[in-house]
Amino acid sequence: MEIIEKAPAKINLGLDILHKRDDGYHEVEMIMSSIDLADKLIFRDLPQDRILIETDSSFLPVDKRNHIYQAVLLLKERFSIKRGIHIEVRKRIPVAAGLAGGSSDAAATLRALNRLWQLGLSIEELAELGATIGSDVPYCVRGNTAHATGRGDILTPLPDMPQCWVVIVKPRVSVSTWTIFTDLDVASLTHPDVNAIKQAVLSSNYQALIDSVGNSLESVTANKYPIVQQIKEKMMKFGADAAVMSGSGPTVFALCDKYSRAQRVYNGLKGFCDDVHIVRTLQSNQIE
Ligand SMILES: C[C@](O)(CO)[C@H](O)COP(=O)(O)OP(=O)(O)OC[C@H]1O[C@@H](n2ccc(N)nc2=O)[C@H](O)[C@@H]1O
Ligand SMILES: Nc1ncnc2c1ncn2[C@@H]1O[C@H](COP(=O)(O)OP(=O)(O)OP(=O)(O)O)[C@@H](O)[C@H]1O
Repeated sequence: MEIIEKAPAKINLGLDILHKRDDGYHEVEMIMSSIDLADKLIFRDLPQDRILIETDSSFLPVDKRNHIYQAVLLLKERFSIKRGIHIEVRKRIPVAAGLAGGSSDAAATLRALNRLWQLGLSIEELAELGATIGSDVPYCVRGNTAHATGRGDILTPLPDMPQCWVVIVKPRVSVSTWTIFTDLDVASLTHPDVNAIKQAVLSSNYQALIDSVGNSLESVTANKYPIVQQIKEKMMKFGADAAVMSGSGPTVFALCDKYSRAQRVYNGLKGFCDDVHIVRTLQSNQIE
């Protein structure tokens, strides 16, 4: 038996940091959306009781450091499953980029094994299990456009964001989310108007969305890695409607309603960075 599951990347249309909590995490308010840039995971039964991950990416660990491995182990232990699994990972989402690649792979694994092993878990139960792997996993279990609070794990689904083109640029630096949060001086952060972003999505108002997108962590990561600001400036110069960092970075995404503009941004940035993609927003009826 073989199951194929797609794991789409996310962008943060809005990311606000409210305060540091007693458990060490930060209280956040975010609007996230899935984009049409996805890893492909292929699950096959193994005769032996073991977890075997194979990938075409040289950046990924294939042992228990991999979020996919952690998701498999979680289900095996929780439901006393003595079956083996082979997972082939075709990695397309840049790693350590702020695009939730690892979290989306973990979420795809939970969804796929729920089917393959006939566990009968609801989306809410999968999300709750996923929260033990990472703060972004509950969102990734569901995907689409959502409002997130708590440490990112309390979710309210939203309608699809207005359809547009998204140009993704990942500079060569890798950013550790933990490092960005550890050094954070919350009092010095700027705050996007997340409610305005939410209203723009609810009313499907592209211009209002462009006017309100923003990320509290952008200046923090850009201070450590000036290339983030340089990418933003170039994107705007080449005609992006908006350019914002995703997650804790370093990826910056540009939103463009016209393909010709997106192509201009893509061409302008391609010479500056290697890892540049032009993709569409993902509509909920496109997610498998
Ligand atoms: C910044 C975002 O990418 C926005 O989507 C996410 O909130 C990060 O989610 P993630 O990568 O799944 O994060 P986790 O693996 O749960 O946490 C990594 C580290 O980031 C910090 N962290 C993360 C999320 C959060 N709300 N507050 C935090 O302080 C914690 O120090 C934690 O040790
Ligand atoms: N399946 C996986 N895909 C990508 N990274 C993984 C995976 N499993 C473990 N990792 C590790 O997780 C770390 C973060 O990678 P990831 O691509 O998830 O970051 P990210 O895009 O910043 O995620 P987030 O936006 O959720 O913080 C890397 O150090 C990577 O080695």
